[in-house]
Amino acid sequence: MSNAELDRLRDRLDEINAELLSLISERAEVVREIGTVKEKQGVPKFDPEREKQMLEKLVSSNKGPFTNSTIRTLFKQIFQASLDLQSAEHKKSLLVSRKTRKEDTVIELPQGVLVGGAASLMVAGPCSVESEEQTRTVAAALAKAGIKVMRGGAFKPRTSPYDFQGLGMDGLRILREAADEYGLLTISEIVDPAHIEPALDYVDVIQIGARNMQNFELLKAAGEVRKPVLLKRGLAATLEEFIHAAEYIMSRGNTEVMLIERGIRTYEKWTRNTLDISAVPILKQETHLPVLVDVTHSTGRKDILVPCAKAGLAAGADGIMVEVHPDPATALSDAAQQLNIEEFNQFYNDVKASGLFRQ
Ligand SMILES: O=C(O)C(=O)C[C@]1(C(=O)O)C=C[C@@H](O)C=C1
Repeated sequence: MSNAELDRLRDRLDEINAELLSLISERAEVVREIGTVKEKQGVPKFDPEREKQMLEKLVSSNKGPFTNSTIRTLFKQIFQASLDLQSAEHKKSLLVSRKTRKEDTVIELPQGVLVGGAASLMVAGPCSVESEEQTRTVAAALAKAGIKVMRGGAFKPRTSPYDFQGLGMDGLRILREAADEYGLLTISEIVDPAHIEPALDYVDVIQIGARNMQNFELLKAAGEVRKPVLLKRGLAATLEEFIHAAEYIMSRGNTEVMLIERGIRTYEKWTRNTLDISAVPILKQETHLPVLVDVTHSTGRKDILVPCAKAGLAAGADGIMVEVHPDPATALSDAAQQLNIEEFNQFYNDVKASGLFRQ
C-alpha cells in the first residue's frame, strides 16, 4: 500500500472517529437526562432488561464484519460508561469530601493547638500507659522537647488475650494527670462506645484504633460527642472504606475528625505493616480533613522512622505520630519499636532539621 493510500484511509478513519465521538457524546447527554428522570422517580439506574433489548436489536441488524459477540462487548462497554456517568452525577457528596468543603478543616485543640493548619503536629508518647512513673517521665521529656500532644493507650486491643490489655479508666486518669502536670494535651484510644462519655474528662482527642475502624457503633458514638477524633486506618481497609468510616463520625454531627495512615497489611515482612504514602495525598485530595502518619505502627522499626516521617510530611501530612517509652525493652506492648527518650529527641530534631516539619 502506497503511503498516499494509507494516509487517505487514515484520514477517513479520523473523520469516522470524530463522528463516533460526537455520537457517543450526544448519546451521553441523553443518558444524563434519563439519569435525572430516574433519580426523580427513584428508580434504579441499572436496567438489565433494557440493556438486553438494545443488544438484541443491535445484533439482529448487525451485518458484520464485527461478530455479534464483539458488538455485544462494545455496546456493553458503552452502557457501563453511561451507567457510571449517571451514578457519578447523582452520587451524594460525603460530608468529609472536598466536594462538600473546599477549604482544609483546621481543628483547634485546647491551648490553641491547631491540627491541619500552617504548622505540623508531632504527637508522641508511650504505646501503653503502664504506670504513673513511666507516664510522667515521658510527659516531662516531651514537654521539654516542645511537644504539645501526648498519646498513651489505656484500652489496648491486643492480638492475644494473654497480652497486657491496658489499665483502662485508671490509665486514662494517669495520662491526664501526667499531661496536666506538664501542660500537655492527651490522645487515647477508646474501644467501647460506653467508655466515650466517661473518657471525655480525660482525653482531648478520642482515638479510634485500626482494629475498630469499622466498629460502626463506636464510630456513631464518637460522632455524638463534641470532642475531636483521631481515626486510624484499618489494617486492611481501602481508602474508600476509611473515608466512609470518617463519614460515620461526621454524619452524627462531630465535624472534628482527623485521619491517620498507620500502614496496611501486605506480603512484605521487613516492615510490620506497609506505610501507604500514597494514602496521604489521596486523603488530602478526597477529603478536607487533617491527615497524620503513624510512623511507629506502619514500619515497626526504629531505623527508618526519620525517612518515613519526612516522606509523610513531603506527601502533605499535617502531622506525625511516634511512640516513646523511657525504657522500651521493658515496655508492656510494642517493646521492639518504641523510641527511648534520647532516640526520640534525635528523631524530632532530625525531622525538624529536614525543613519539612512546619513550625
Ligand atoms: O435507558 C435507560 O434507562 C438508561 O439509563 C440508559 C442506559 C444506556 O446507556 O442505554 C444506561 C443504563 C441502563 O442500565 C440502561 C440503559
